Amino acid sequence: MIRIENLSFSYPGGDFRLEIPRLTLEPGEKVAVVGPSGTGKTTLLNLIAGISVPTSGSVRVDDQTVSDMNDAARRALRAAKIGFVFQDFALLEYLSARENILFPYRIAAGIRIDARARTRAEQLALSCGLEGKLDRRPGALSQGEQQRVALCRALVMNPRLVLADEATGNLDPANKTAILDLMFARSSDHGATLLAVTHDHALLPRFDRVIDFSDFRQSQGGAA
Ligand SMILES: Nc1ncnc2c1ncn2[C@@H]1O[C@H](COP(=O)(O)OP(=O)(O)OP(=O)(O)O)[C@@H](O)[C@H]1O
Repeated sequence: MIRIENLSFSYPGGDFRLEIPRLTLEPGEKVAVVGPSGTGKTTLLNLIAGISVPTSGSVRVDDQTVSDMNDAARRALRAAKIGFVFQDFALLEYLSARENILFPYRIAAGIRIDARARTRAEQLALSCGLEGKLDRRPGALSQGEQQRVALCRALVMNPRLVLADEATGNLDPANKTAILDLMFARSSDHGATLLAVTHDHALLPRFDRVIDFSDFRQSQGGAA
C-alpha cells in the first residue's frame, strides 16, 4: 500500500532533515508511529499524503508514485484514497461540524453530497458521541469534540488509507477507547491501511506493528 525508498526531506530554509532508506506498509496493515517530539512523524504523514514532496527518493501509494505527481494529481489522490486526521484538526471554521464531516465529498471528483452521504455522516457522528453538536461551528466545540469531527471527516468516505496524527490526543480515557475502536473497526471493515502517530504507548498492543522514529536518521542544525 505504501512504499518509501531512499527518502530524504528538508523544509525549505529549515535545518531539519529526515532520511528513511526504506519503509513499506502492506494493504490492511495497522501500524503505529512513535518517537520523540520533533523527529518528523507529522512530516512523514505529510509526505505520504503528498502535502509535502521529498527532496529525493520516492513515495508510492498503491501503484502511484506520489512524489512524481504535480499538485493537482496529488490533491486528487488524497481526495480519492486518503483520510487524514490532522494533529491540529484543520477544521474549516466557516462550516458547521456536519459540513466539515461532509467536506471530502465536496472535493472528490464526481461525487455529490446526497441523502445517503448525509445519513452516513450523521451515523458516523453519532457513533462518535457528537449528537446535538452537528450544527455548531468548530469554535463552539470542545477540543475533544473537534477531534472527533476531524476523525469523522477522515473516515466518511471509507478511504483506502487512514493517516492519523495523534487522533486520540485530546480525549478522555473512555472516549479514547471508543474512538480507537471505531477507527480500527472502520478501517478493518473496508480493508483500509492505518498509519497512526501516537505518544500513548498503552495503545501500541492494538497495532500490527510499531515504527519507532528513533530508528531513522534525522539531523538538525545543518549536520548531515
Ligand atoms: N513548515 C516547516 N518549516 C520548517 N521546519 C518545520 C516545518 N514543520 C516542521 N518543521 C520542523 O521539522 C521537524 C519535524 O517536525 P514534525 O512536526 O514532523 O515532528 P513530530 O515528530 O511530528 O513532532 P511532535 O511529536 O511534536 O508532533 C521539527 O524540528 C520541526 O520544527
